[in-house]
Amino acid sequence: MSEKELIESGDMKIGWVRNHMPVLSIIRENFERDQPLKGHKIAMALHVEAKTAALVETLAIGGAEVAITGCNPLSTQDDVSAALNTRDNIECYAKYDCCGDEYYEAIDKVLDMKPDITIDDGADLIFKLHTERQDMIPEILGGCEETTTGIHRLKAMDKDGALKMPVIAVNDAMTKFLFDNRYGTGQSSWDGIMRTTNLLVAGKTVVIGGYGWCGRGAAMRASGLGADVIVTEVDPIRALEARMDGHRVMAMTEAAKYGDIFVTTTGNVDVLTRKHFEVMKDGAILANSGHFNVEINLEELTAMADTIKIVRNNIKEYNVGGRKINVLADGRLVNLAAGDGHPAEVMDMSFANQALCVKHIAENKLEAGVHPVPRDLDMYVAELKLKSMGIEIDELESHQTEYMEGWECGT
Ligand SMILES: NC(=O)c1ccc[n+]([C@@H]2O[C@H](COP(=O)([O-])OP(=O)(O)OC[C@H]3O[C@@H](n4cnc5c(N)ncnc54)[C@H](O)[C@@H]3O)[C@@H](O)[C@H]2O)c1
Ligand SMILES: N[C@@H](CCSC[C@H]1O[C@@H](n2cnc3c(=O)[nH]cnc32)[C@H](O)[C@@H]1O)C(=O)O
Repeated sequence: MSEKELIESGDMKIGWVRNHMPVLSIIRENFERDQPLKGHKIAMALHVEAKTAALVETLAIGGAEVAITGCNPLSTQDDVSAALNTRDNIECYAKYDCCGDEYYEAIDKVLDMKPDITIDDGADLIFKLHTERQDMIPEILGGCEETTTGIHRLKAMDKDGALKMPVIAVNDAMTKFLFDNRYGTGQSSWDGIMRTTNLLVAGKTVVIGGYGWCGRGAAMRASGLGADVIVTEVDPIRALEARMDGHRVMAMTEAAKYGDIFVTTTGNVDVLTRKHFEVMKDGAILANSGHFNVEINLEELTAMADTIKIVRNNIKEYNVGGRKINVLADGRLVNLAAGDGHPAEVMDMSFANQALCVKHIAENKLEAGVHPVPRDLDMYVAELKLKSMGIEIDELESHQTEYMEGWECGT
């Protein structure tokens, strides 16, 4: 594609999702009018695709200068990146399939703008700031973190006394994880798997690693598509929930024998390793929708394989003693590396939270540490979303509030 065609394609994708992100659109109008981010510099490392572009535009329209790169080497869409680079006050350094060095060089370029606010998905920017570019930290008002794993990393840093700046845990807003992680990952993981393999889900045995918010979404949708679902867990309560939601639950060493399709969603390392690959069926398909590319141990699978070949775009076949084990998107997030990511209506809420939290950071002095999304922002996003869907709900009458708050009127 020529540069002009790339830009046109990116613009078209951004235009489409913008029309399906009503909450972000309202925030964009307010930002354009009030200019709450005027004078601020925002460094971002997020999945560079169309919904993210809609967020970047919102921040720039609100007065900020924005520099962005990817947070995963395979999730960048180059047409969107090209379109973003045509906008005023926006620089985009993300490139699809960049190597490790290029990925971190781009993180450095984004930080070279000397931001006062950061937005991360997986904490790569903050990690870089705290390891190699500490001199910049005093100028930083705060950061936002998009995902569960990033927040785990930040909380671990905070516990060790290593986190030197405030960060808002955007993932932990109810209007984020209850929808994005569950319904977003539920739908987009299967979208990625189905479009990549062009195979049927009905009648297959699907193994979901982890029954957190992502896992329950992926399991729910696999069930709806007609699969027999097995869940693996390490948390007894979540394992019980999975069982009572109707799924079979067992250890991965057992589940590995039955699975036709595996989807890891744990945020942990080594969910699928040598001992699992050894007992898998011929033709098994492995996908990750959780954390970076470490949930499936590809080093061990590579060491076990007699041959490795690409058998379809985004599918690598590992031949292990005559059995074919197929890995999608090199074990990177299947919904983003082999798909278009979450649906726009879901990212609408996640990115509305991001935009409002950036404004909150710009307007308030926060202490170093991990902060929750203010409850009123979370509720505001829910209210706007309901309104955009044309849904009205009841309001408590005063005597109902009194009843709920009192203790004297029992049975
Ligand atoms: N693909 C996406 O677009 C997307 C969206 C949101 C979050 N994420 C990522 O997905 C991961 C999960 O997020 P979440 O919000 O569901 O987290 P969560 O904490 O709600 O759930 C993770 C679950 O995995 C379980 N677990 C941990 N180690 C395990 C193991 N070895 N075997 C089996 N189960 C194990 C935990 O007990 C927990 O129940 C994170 O890395 C997050 O960053 C991806
Ligand atoms: N950066 C890491 C961490 C996981 S990303 C998981 C996050 O991606 C976000 N996400 C999912 N789909 C999209 C999308 O289409 N656009 C932008 N972000 C998305 C989602 O909010 C979730 O919290 C990695 O690449 O492996």
